[in-house]
Amino acid sequence: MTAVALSVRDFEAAARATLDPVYADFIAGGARDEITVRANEAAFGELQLLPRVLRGNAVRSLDITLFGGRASMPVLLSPTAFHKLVDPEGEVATARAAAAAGAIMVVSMASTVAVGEIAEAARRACEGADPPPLWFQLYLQPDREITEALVRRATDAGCAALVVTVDSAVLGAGERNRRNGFHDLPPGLRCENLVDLRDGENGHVRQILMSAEFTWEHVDWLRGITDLPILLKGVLHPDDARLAVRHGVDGLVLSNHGGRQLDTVPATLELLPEIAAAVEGRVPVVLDGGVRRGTDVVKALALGASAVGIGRPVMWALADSGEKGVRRLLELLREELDDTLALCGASGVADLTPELVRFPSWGPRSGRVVP
Ligand SMILES: Cc1cc2nc3c(=O)[nH]c(=O)nc-3n(C[C@H](O)[C@H](O)[C@H](O)COP(=O)(O)O)c2cc1C
Ligand SMILES: CC(C)CC(=O)C(=O)O
Repeated sequence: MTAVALSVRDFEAAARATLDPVYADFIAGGARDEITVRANEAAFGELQLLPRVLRGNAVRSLDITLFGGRASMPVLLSPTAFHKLVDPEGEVATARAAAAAGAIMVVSMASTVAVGEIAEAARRACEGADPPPLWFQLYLQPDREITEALVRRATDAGCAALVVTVDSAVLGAGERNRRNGFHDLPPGLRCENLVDLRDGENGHVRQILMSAEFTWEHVDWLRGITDLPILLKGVLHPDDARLAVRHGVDGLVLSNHGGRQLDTVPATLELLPEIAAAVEGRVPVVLDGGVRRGTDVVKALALGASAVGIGRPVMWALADSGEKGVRRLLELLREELDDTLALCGASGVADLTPELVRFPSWGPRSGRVVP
């Protein structure tokens, strides 16, 4: 670490000082013109906070409970692939830092450490105390036996929920990766969750098949083979959010994949009021995309999210200074979040309601839904 990071964004500059630019591009990049990448962050800047005062909230809590599992902050680590690309310990370092912070980590199906080993590292980091929940992210696979095997691996590892990414009928067009010729993991690194599956390849990225063949019937099938809560990640249309609830899904991750799949879709924050209205509180909604500040977290929660996820910041912090970096990142967010709650007159996440935010230019004529 070159200097002590004072904000989430500091980690990117610090990481870039030493990271292979090809990997930095892989992390930073998005699909096509990266319009959605920029929109995600910009939307938080547009929304304003309108605080309450003299509320007497000297004692504050950032705790949340999701599917019966407790976490000490409403910020979870969104699934990101290939942590060993940027740190020799990879997901083990990330999991230790998340466990120490009491934050939920979503393990990517494309992790470079097996999910069981990640779970073990998290347990050990908590020294006997209950670690925060670990969730597992899954791309449905055309071969159902492969999907089943992955669900079994996640379940055996003690994962508390499955996050099924549904925005990837094809792999997003990351032009930076194409320009850099980055298609494979370097020698020695594998997608460890895919090792020794029926199709014989041993942990090659190629094994993760993106397919446009999936339908709601596959979600029903998944519902039938597991008792774990299922969240769909990447539902953007309110009609799909309603369908998801009808198909018995337990939660949504409102995500545009950090702008890495379909470019020019709206910022997730902008969609949040419509999605929250569509699900009518029947299932929790976790938002990710562009969250960089405690104020961003408060805005998303005020508009109806139960929690938020962070993707790139975790990769930058890990690349900069490993487990220590991710710990510091989560501490910074916790401090900012607590500070923002105090300044908004709130004592906890339950106090974060739509009255706390204002849309300066998002009037009815803009077509945006104002809560
Ligand atoms: C390097 C990188 C790898 C990612 N890998 C996955 C993945 O394996 N599965 C997935 O569902 N989403 C993946 N995502 C998307 C994140 O889960 C998340 O939706 C996104 O990064 C949130 O936006 P943010 O980076 O602005 O916080 C990845 C994102 C990045 C930047
Ligand atoms: C294709 C996956 C392996 C990673 C991913 O989802 C991403 O890089 O956005």
